[in-house]
Amino acid sequence: MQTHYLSEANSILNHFLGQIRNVNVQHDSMRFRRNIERIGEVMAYELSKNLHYRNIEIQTPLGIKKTTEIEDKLVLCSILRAGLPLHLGFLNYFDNAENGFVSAYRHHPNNDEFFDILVEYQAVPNIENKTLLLIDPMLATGQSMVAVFNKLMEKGLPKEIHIAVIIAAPEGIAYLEKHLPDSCHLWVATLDEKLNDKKYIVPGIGDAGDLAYGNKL
Ligand SMILES: O=P(O)(O)OC[C@H]1O[C@H](OP(=O)(O)OP(=O)(O)O)[C@H](O)[C@@H]1O
Ligand SMILES: O=c1cc[nH]c(=O)[nH]1
Ligand SMILES: [Mg+2]
Repeated sequence: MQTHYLSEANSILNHFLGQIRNVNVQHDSMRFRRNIERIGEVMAYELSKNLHYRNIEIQTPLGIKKTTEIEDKLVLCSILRAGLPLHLGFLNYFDNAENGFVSAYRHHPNNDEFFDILVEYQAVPNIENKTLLLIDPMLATGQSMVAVFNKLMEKGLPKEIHIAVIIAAPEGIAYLEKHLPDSCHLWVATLDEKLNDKKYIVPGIGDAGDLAYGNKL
């Protein structure tokens, strides 16, 4: 797996990341969602440098300009719920992409700390031979990402796979390295320190889904 870290150089990306972490700012859920969306836009731009392009000619009012356009058939696929605002950011830039949505959640069968991942809802287009972007803001244990990846692979084999996350824990990256093909690209806006005993990312942001959409039962 080739991992790309996006916040090592100074850029406006770090402002958005700072705001989604900051306890004095992140409780404003409209700003939180918009910041996640803005991060998605920055990530889409960075990821676009790694796509394939074909030469084209554009007719302007005064002449013809040779340029390039994206050749890949993109499918954006997000993991519900927290993937939604990040998906929107990617879609703002990759506006011709097809779109898929898959649910995944931590299921605690014995009401203790043990959980498995349940993948239930899926609305996904044909991904065969296309460029799949699998989108989720948080990569904690990596189990949700791998569970969704395995479900998607039952539907077809993409030509290329890019996984885009905002905050990753080292444990999640190691899990993906173990369970996903070497050919996958992983795009990480920022790498954090570790997981806590509830498998939340530290320092992280807390629960991304709840911050975006409110507490659930
Ligand atoms: O790497 P993992 O340990 O699997 O954790 C990461 C998952 O946790 C979050 O979703 P969550 O389960 O909180 O669902 P939500 O988006 O509905 O809040 C996040 O958006 C990932 O999908
Ligand atoms: O830190 C974490 C881990 C899983 N899900 C989240 O939303 N945050
Ligand atoms: Mg959540």
